[in-house]
Amino acid sequence: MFQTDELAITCVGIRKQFVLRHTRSLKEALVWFIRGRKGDLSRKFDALKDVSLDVRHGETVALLGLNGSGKSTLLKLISGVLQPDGGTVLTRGRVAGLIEVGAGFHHDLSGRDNVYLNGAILGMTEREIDEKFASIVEFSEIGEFIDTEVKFYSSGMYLRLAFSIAVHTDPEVFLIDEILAVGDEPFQRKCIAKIKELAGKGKTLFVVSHDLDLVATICERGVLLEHGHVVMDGEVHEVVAELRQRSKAA
Ligand SMILES: Nc1ncnc2c1ncn2[C@@H]1O[C@H](COP(=O)(O)OP(=O)(O)OP(=O)(O)O)[C@@H](O)[C@H]1O
Repeated sequence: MFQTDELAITCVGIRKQFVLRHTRSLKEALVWFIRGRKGDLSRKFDALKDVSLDVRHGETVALLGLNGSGKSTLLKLISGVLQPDGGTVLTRGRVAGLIEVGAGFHHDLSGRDNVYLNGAILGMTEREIDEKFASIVEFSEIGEFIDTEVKFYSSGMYLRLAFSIAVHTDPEVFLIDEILAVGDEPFQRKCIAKIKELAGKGKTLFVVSHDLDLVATICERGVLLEHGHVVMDGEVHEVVAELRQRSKAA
């Protein structure tokens, strides 16, 4: 057992349900109406089923699994973007989530205004943002586009600015979902170097990626999800090998 204050993330028995709405044919809808609207036209589906997980401060964890296994859902629950239908999620320390590119950005505002908006959302004071502004823009390499409305940015430009703001908030816990895929190679290299630097400083990393070789170089621990269950939790190379084995069988 760990001391509670050693833990950055605690998930106990989390369950997340989504409602799947089906588009029905006119005939099906008519039958449903004639029968007095009995029965449900939607179906419920558990994306996560009783997931329990502890992550200690300073751990680097890769969340792995095939498409639809529940990785992004778990990351959204940890970041607070989604609420669980059962169980509890606790985080300790400042959390920065890079989960959906451009989420938290206001499309009609300039990059500059979004730095202030996003920085505030991530817990920075205005003064802190003033002090770090030049460094945020420099890291993002957005340069002259910083005063352009972000709706005119490419997805790579969004990522650059979002990543740069997030790392400048100096988070304790860094949640990263696949998004690095939209950056070009030089920027990806720069982000990976930054992520490794954060890991080296003892920050907690929780990373979702299908790039198994990459996560194996960044993370020490792997957690394998399958159909909303944790099916393996251990040393990252062993978990990657297990996923590769299961992928062949799928
Ligand atoms: N908002 C939603 N409404 C309905 N179903 C959803 C919603 N979000 C996710 N799901 C479903 O929950 C399941 C898990 O999705 P999730 O995005 O967490 O998987 P994932 O492991 O991240 O997949 P991928 O590797 O493809 O990104 C999928 O079947 C998905 O269709």
